[in-house]
Amino acid sequence: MEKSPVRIAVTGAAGQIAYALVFRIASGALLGPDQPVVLTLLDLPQMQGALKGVMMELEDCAFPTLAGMAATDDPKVAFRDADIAFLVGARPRGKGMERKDLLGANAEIFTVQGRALNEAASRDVRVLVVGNPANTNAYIAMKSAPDLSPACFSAMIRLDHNRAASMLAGKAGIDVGTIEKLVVWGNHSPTMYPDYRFAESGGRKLAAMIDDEAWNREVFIPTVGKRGAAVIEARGASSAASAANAAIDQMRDWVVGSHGKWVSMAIASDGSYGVPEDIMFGVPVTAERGVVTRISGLAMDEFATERFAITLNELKEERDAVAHLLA
Ligand SMILES: NC(=O)C1=CN([C@@H]2O[C@H](COP(=O)(O)OP(=O)(O)OC[C@H]3O[C@@H](n4cnc5c(N)ncnc54)[C@H](O)[C@@H]3O)[C@@H](O)[C@H]2O)C=CC1
Ligand SMILES: O=C([O-])CC(=O)C(=O)O
Repeated sequence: MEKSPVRIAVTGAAGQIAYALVFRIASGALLGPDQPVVLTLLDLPQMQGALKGVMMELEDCAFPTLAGMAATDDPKVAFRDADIAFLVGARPRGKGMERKDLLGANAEIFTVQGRALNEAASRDVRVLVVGNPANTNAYIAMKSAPDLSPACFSAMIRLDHNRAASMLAGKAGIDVGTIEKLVVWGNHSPTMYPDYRFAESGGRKLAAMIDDEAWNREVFIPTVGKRGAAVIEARGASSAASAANAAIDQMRDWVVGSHGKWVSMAIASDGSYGVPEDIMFGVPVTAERGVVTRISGLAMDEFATERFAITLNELKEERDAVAHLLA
């Protein structure tokens, strides 16, 4: 018997990330070739014309897994019975800006959308926030949706995880797909802490294979942290295809399963690792059918403790800066 369709909402659906994302979702890259999906595409009223063009192209792909689609400018319509929501719609940064500079411009979007999710979405909805600053936007959306479990929300740190994995593979001369137990801690910002102390490839420790702590501290960590800005500098626009790819990776691992593999996800803290409850913090997890399990009890040395505190402090500051919106 044919499976019933999964309802997937994408916001910012006329934007550049969505242009790389919705075609992959519709093609089965997210949930597999035998799972029909219905797409609901949200964007601003003035973008409905462009959105119509995206839908025409989706139609022209004749994807067997695309069971239906609709466009709207109303978040409550977009999120009605949604099983999965990608919150992409937000202003991107330009050259010389940090992601947190977008907090003022974008925070309001996530209170409105959090409330709409609270009212309209499936009670088991899985919401991935991509729009920057992603961690704090996810925190705002979660806090604006008190009837949904905090476990329904995550923020995207997978692009950073993928960037770190590619860089490590190049340095160690190994295939990127063999890397296990890589972690990106904290905020999707230059303060993030990509950490390969636990990482392995084919049962061998990456730290021993690389054996270059100066490279870790002076090259690897800052390069991963500033990769988004480097892409903006090179492309004149922020990452789009790689962001869409990471969104697919994070959501697929979340709702289908990571099959025991550690992946980095920013999720609401339960107090582990000393992170105050509810802050959306990147941690290593495994996931199976929508249920995320944090890898707990990983040891912190002096340098790790220092890096961890920097990214945590930034997230505390961002949380405090949006407190008035949630009062
Ligand atoms: N978390 C991550 O790793 C990454 C996050 N991003 C962020 O993703 C966001 C989107 O990036 P792009 O697609 O490149 O931007 P874009 O400007 O091409 O598209 C954004 C779309 O969102 C729409 N939008 C704005 N306000 C909206 C609202 N209230 N409701 C629905 N739609 C709305 C705009 O009309 C536009 O079509 C940006 O904030 C960007 O910084 C980008 C790359 C990676
Ligand atoms: O850097 C940006 O503004 C876009 C982004 O989040 C990334 O590419 O990591």
